[in-house]
Parts: sequence; C-alpha cells; structure tokens
Amino acid sequence: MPPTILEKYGEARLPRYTSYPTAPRFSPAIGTGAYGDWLQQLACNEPVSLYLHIPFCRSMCWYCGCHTSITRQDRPILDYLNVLHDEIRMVAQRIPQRLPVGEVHFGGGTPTIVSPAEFLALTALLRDHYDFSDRTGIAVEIDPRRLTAEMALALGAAGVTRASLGVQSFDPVVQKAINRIQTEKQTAEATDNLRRAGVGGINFDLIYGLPHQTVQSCIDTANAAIAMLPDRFAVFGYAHIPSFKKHQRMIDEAALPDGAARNAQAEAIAETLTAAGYRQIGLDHFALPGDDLVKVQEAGRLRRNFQGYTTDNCETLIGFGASAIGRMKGGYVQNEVAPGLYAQHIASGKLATAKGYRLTAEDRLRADIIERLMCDFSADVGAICKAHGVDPSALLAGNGRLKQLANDGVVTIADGVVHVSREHRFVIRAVAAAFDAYIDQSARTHSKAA
Ligand SMILES: C=Cc1c2[nH]c(c1C)Cc1[nH]c(c(CCC(=O)O)c1C)Cc1[nH]c(c(C)c1CCC(=O)O)Cc1[nH]c(c(C)c1C=C)C2
Ligand SMILES: C[C@H]1O[C@@H](n2cnc3c(N)ncnc32)[C@H](O)[C@@H]1O
Ligand code: MET
Ligand code: SF4
Repeated sequence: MPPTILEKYGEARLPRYTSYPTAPRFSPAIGTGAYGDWLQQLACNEPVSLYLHIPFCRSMCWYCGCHTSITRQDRPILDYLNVLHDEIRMVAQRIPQRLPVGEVHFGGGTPTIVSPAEFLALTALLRDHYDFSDRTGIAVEIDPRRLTAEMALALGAAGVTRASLGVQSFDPVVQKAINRIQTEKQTAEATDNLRRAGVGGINFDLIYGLPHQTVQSCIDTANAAIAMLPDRFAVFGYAHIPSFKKHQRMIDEAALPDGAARNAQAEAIAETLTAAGYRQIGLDHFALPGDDLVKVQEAGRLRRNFQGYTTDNCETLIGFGASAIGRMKGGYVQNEVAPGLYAQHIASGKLATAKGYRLTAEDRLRADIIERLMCDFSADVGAICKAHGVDPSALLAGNGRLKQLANDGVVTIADGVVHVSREHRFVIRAVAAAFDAYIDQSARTHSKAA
C-alpha cells in the first residue's frame, strides 16, 4: 500500500465494526427493562444463536484485550458456572416458547478451563431449553497450552463442531515478551486431539504487531501453523491500549513495531497463507477453499458479528455470562462486565444487563452498509438505501469523508456502488467509518486501524 494512504488512514483510531453502532455507544439507559421486553417478543420457530462467556484464565497474556481474569483456584469458576446456569434458566423463562438454535459460541477467557463434566452439564442445560438440530454448530475458544485429551473428548461428546485455538506467535522472543510460552508441539497435539474427538473445524488465531515481532518472525509462525493444516485463520493486529487494559503496561512500547512494520507483517502473513491455498475472507480471516466461510463469501452472504466473520445468519444472538453482548431485533444488550456484579444481579433474580442500545431506522441502514463493506469490500449503497426506503444522496453526495477517500483513490463510486480496491483493503475501517454517524464521538476510544 502507498505509504501516504497508510499514514493518512492507517494510524487513525477506528472501530473494528463487529457491530454498528459500536459497543462504546451502548448506554445504561437501555437495560433490563428493554431486554426483558425484547426476549418476550422473540417469535417462535425463528432460530437464535447463543454466546456464552467464560471470563477466566490460568495466566495473563500481556497483550490480552479480552474480558477475563486470572484465577489459580477452581472455586470462583464453580461459583460462576452456577450463576451462568441460573441465567440460562432465567432467560429461558422469559422467552414465550422453545426456540431452535443456529450457532452456539463459547468464548472467553478460556471456556475449556471448566472440567469435562462441567462442560457437558452446560451443554446439556442448553439442550434442555433450546432445540438443537444436526445443523447446529457449536464453537469453542481453546487455549492449546492447557487442553487435555480428556477435555477434547468431552468437547466431541458435547457435539462441538468447531474449535478456535489461540496461537498468536510461535517466536520464542515474542512469546517471552507477551508472557505466553506455547510450544508448537502443544498446539499440534491440541489440534490432533480435537480432530480425533470429532471436532472437525479448526481455527488458529494469530497476532501481528506484537513486541519484537518482525516480518520474518510472522512468516515463520504462519508456516509452522500451516503445517498443522487448520481450516481457518483469524489474523489480528495487536491493539495496544494500556489505559484500558492495565496489564498491557508490561509490554515494552519501544519493542512494538510501527505502523509501516505492522502493515508489512500483515501483508506477509496474508501472502504466506494465500500462497498455501487459503482464501482471504474479509479483513482478517483466511479459510481453505472447501470451508463454509469461503462458500458464503462467494455467495455474498458473509456476515460480521462480535466474534468476527461468520456464516451465522441468525438475526438474534442471546448472550450469557459476564460482559456477554446480545443482539436482538430491537437493539444490543451487554451484561455487567465484572463477574461479581453480574453474579449479584442474577442472584437477586434480575437480568444482568448493564447497558444497551436501541436501534433507529437510520442505524439499521448504516449497519447494513458497514457490514457489506467489512465483508465484501464493496457496498451497493443505492440498493441498500432503496431497501430501507431512503434517498442515498445524503450518504453519498453529502459525505465528506467518502469524498476524501475517493479523491485519494481508496474507493471508487459508480452507480451508487462503493468499491474498495484490493490494495487498500487494510484501510477498510476508514471506509466503514465514512458511514458511521457517531465516528467523531468514538474515534478516540478505538485501536489503530492497520
Ligand atoms: C475473545 C476476546 C475478546 C476480544 N474482544 C472481546 C472479546 C471477548 C470483546 C470486546 N472487547 C472490547 C469490547 C468493547 C466493549 C467493551 O466491553 O469495552 C468488546 C465487545 C474492548 C476492546 N478490545 C479491543 C479493543 C481495542 C477494545 C476497546 C475499544 C474498542 O471497542 O475497539 C482489542 C481486541 N480485543 C480482542 C480483539 C481480537 C481485539 C483487537 C483486534 C479480543
Ligand atoms: C480471541 C483472540 O483475540 C486476539 N486478541 C486478544 N487480545 C488482543 C489484542 N489486544 N489485540 C489484538 N488481538 C487480540 C487473540 O488472537 C485471541 O486469540
Ligand atoms: N483464551 C484462549 C487463548 O488465548 C482463547 C483465545 S483468547 C480468548 O488461547
Ligand atoms: S489471550 Fe486468551 S489465554 Fe491469554 S489472557 Fe486472553 S483470554 Fe486468557
């Protein structure tokens, strides 16, 4: 990418657009009342997706931006699981009828920190309250450093179809600087154990822009990972916001690659993966040609949600656990982030919603445009506006940010279609931001776009 474009758009603090509006726009004005109403309004026979958050890990990775905490003991985890069971029952009581389930995602933290029996009990409880079918996908985030063969078998027995393993970097120098020592053998064994247990879809998460990371280090990690033949990769740029996550202060800022180096690393990983036969999906995912993610992208049906790019097309996502975000027809809800506060609400028989957002008609229009841009690098703004019954001229002709992007050659606009060229895909967040009505209020809270 030309350095001037990178300088101009790559370093701006911009959202990742896993939702629109983004989470920093959520407000305490939308809470348990709205969520209770929205649950009550869920229509029968319409499939929903479920997200369950397990906010515990055994040790802290210093780069981590997830909602998690470290515990050596099992007691806090057991107490949390009891609350999670209570929340699942409470939410089920508020939904008028049993609903079919599209996708289930266990995220964290480290969901596999629970025992095999506890994991089976959790999925059994979900099966008690929702209709699972052969087509229901169940995905679990996994820390390969601590996945036992027994746990892999339990995941298979529970019907888990996909596993997402945290790999990040295989470089020992980087691993030391991020407090995450993980051998290639541990990752390979976890992958083998999962496959043997029938968990067929394997994703690896990689990160670039970590301390001491170089282009060569990224290529070496990608090659070592490719040798383990995962079906998918998610490749994230390290988001360094020490004011938001205090443990990131442990990372030596002098060892962090600059914007140009980050971009070179991202491109090197993308080239290594595509040369090995992976197709790039959206901004940061890669998948083998037979993968469902590739099929839906080719059909123009790729979706983006809080977990990233997905084949899941359910309109409703019900979130369980501390910090879990749900998406209802009416808007978004997020549970209390602190596990203690979350538990207090559930124990007193209330929903644990801390904040949320009620979508307006204009939000839905902008959300559709931003989702297509993030998924396809192109959006038929004219057609989307027409589907929403809105005149596109205000979004196109009167759009200063978009005009600037067009002048700089990042986008072309023809017949109401906004198209981002392949070489500019790393600044897609800046293009999405041109359709974000709240961007000027939120630009400061987000990480670097490149
Ligand atoms: C699995 C790990 C998770 C990552 N993000 C989330 C999880 C569960 C979810 C999450 N993290 C943040 C938010 C915003 C709302 C909030 O509760 O504060 C959500 C829904 C905060 C956050 N995480 C990252 C940043 C830069 C921020 C703050 C600003 C912002 O909303 O953009 C960085 C980050 N975290 C994760 C990734 C993959 C990532 C960046 C690539 C993991
Ligand atoms: C869920 C995935 O999110 C990624 N992840 C966690 N924290 C960060 C961060 N600060 N920046 C970028 N990616 C991150 C890791 O790759 C993890 O596996
Ligand atoms: N906690 C796991 C890991 O880091 C899963 C990804 S991060 C939520 O390996
Ligand atoms: S990256 Fe994964 S294992 Fe590391 S602290 Fe974050 S959630 Fe836990």
